[in-house]
Amino acid sequence: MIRVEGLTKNYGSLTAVDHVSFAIEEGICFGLLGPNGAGKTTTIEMMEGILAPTEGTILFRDQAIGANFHERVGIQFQHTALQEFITVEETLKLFSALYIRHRDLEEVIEICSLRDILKQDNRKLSGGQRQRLLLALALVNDPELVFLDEPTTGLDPQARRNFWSLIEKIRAEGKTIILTTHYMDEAQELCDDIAIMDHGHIIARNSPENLLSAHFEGVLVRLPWEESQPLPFPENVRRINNHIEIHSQDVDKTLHELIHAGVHLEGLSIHAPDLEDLFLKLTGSSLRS
Ligand SMILES: Nc1ncnc2c1ncn2[C@@H]1O[C@H](COP(=O)(O)OP(=O)(O)OP(=O)(O)O)[C@@H](O)[C@H]1O
Repeated sequence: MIRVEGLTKNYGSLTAVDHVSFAIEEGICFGLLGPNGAGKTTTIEMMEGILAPTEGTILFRDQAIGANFHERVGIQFQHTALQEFITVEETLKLFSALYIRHRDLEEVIEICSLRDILKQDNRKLSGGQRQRLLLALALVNDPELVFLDEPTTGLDPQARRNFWSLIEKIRAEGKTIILTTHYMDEAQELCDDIAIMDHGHIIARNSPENLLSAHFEGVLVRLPWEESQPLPFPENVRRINNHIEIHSQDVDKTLHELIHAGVHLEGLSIHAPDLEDLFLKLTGSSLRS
């Protein structure tokens, strides 16, 4: 549906996005992941047509982005200033009037669970309510493609989960979604396909399941770090802050070896590798700065 080739953005001597290429299929939720400053926002702002690339091309349905592109896409920006002293309902009508294409506002209100706050002033909205309204504003023109730039940053865990179910509803309608996030659990939950960005480059690209199975076999055994602990199999052991992590293909065998070596197992946990672990493996640094 949308393809970028050699996409590059320089800010003076800084290359924020460095010859990035990928294509996104119709009907999927695509996640662009990476830590703060990786170049995610810059990449999607170029794809949204609001930031001019230094180099590279963007094709939407095999054509260069044209004048009617903004009618066909919906954008939820990371920072949007909402008009003050007007209600949620008035805001929806105001934004809807900006487009030729419309979706029935009743449907948008239903999808984004806005019914109870329609008469509320924009200044009085909670973080979760505000994000739901911003999502609704991205849907008023019934877009084919929806861009969501870090839509759950700053939300509490419950509000994040509620927001995920809204995204699921939009995807179930067949819309294509491009989502940036630095929450790996969000990507794992929502995305069919992901690209992990770091320092302006795509360092991995595939479905979350394929990426994990390509990079990991087995499980991670974690233990609290103690200076005095004797540790067998040093090649599989990595120290991360205040714990150590053992990459194990055979949990029974690993536990047996640990016990045999006299390691205290108090605080031990076993978990399946996730995208956070993948990022650590690929870059050697933790995702959250
Ligand atoms: N207008 C600008 N002028 C100069 N540098 C910029 C500008 N916008 C972004 N940058 C720099 O480009 C790099 C990429 O920024 P970008 O906002 O795209 O990253 P991000 O992955 O979206 O990060 P975040 O998760 O914090 O939003 C950063 O080093 C940032 O400081």
